[in-house]
Amino acid sequence: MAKAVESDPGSGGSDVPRLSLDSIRESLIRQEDTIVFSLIERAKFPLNSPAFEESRCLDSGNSSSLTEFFVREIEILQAKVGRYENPEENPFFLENIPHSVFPTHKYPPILHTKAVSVNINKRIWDVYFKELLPLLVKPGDDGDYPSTAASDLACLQALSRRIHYGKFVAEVKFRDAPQDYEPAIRAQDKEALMKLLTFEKVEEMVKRRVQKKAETFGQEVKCVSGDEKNYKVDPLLVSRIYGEWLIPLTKVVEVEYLLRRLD
Ligand SMILES: C=C(O[C@@H]1C=C(C(=O)O)C=C[C@H]1O)C(=O)O
Repeated sequence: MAKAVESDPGSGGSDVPRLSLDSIRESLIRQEDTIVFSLIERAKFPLNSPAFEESRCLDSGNSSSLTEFFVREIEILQAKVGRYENPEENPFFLENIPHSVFPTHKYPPILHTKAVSVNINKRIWDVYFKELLPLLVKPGDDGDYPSTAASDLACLQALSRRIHYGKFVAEVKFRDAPQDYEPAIRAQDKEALMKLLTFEKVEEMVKRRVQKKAETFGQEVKCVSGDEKNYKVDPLLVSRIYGEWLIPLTKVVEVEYLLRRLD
């Protein structure tokens, strides 16, 4: 995956992180592949709503869902191998993140210390199950809830990583033009910040590119050539997912991060 942080050649090759909007955007482009493939994989299963609808946990008696229980348990395990030491990763449920039980990579301190407080995963969870999933998969229930939960987690983590990458985008935009952003940050003016950070031409290019990726990665391959092309996931839906949810939520993260940037 393209690294957002490149070592600055001017620093004699030492590992001084140089953040650039181009490298950040390169990483977002590479994340499109992961997102498109995770959506294609999830579309293998029907909705399987009993997996994520509230039910009673037989162990604890608490009301939860199979998928929520699965995600909570996986996040604890992933925290213990250092997943959340990476500033690109944000947990859905972990309040007190366990320390890694192994030595972990030391990530360069790029983001403002308040970046950890920007976490919109509750909103991502709701959007995913209530709005996105019913559009992506066929209705029905095949009972394969464990595989469905694993596939939903892959989608949720890919979407969350992409949306919270907005912290890195916001940081590099601030560093490139602090004089433009500081007045709006001091005024806590969300509208002004949203206007400053929006690049509509880039957004249009993103939507077109992910549609093409869904056409390419998701096409039904036939041995006998014919005119009709079928896709595992509707490419127009993938473009809509970016346009209606992923891009707007990424910008929400950018604004929330910038509001805290001068704290
Ligand atoms: C991510 C960026 O910020 C905004 C969000 C974008 C997106 O989510 O794809 C694209 C352009 C900007 O409006 C960026 O400038 O690259």
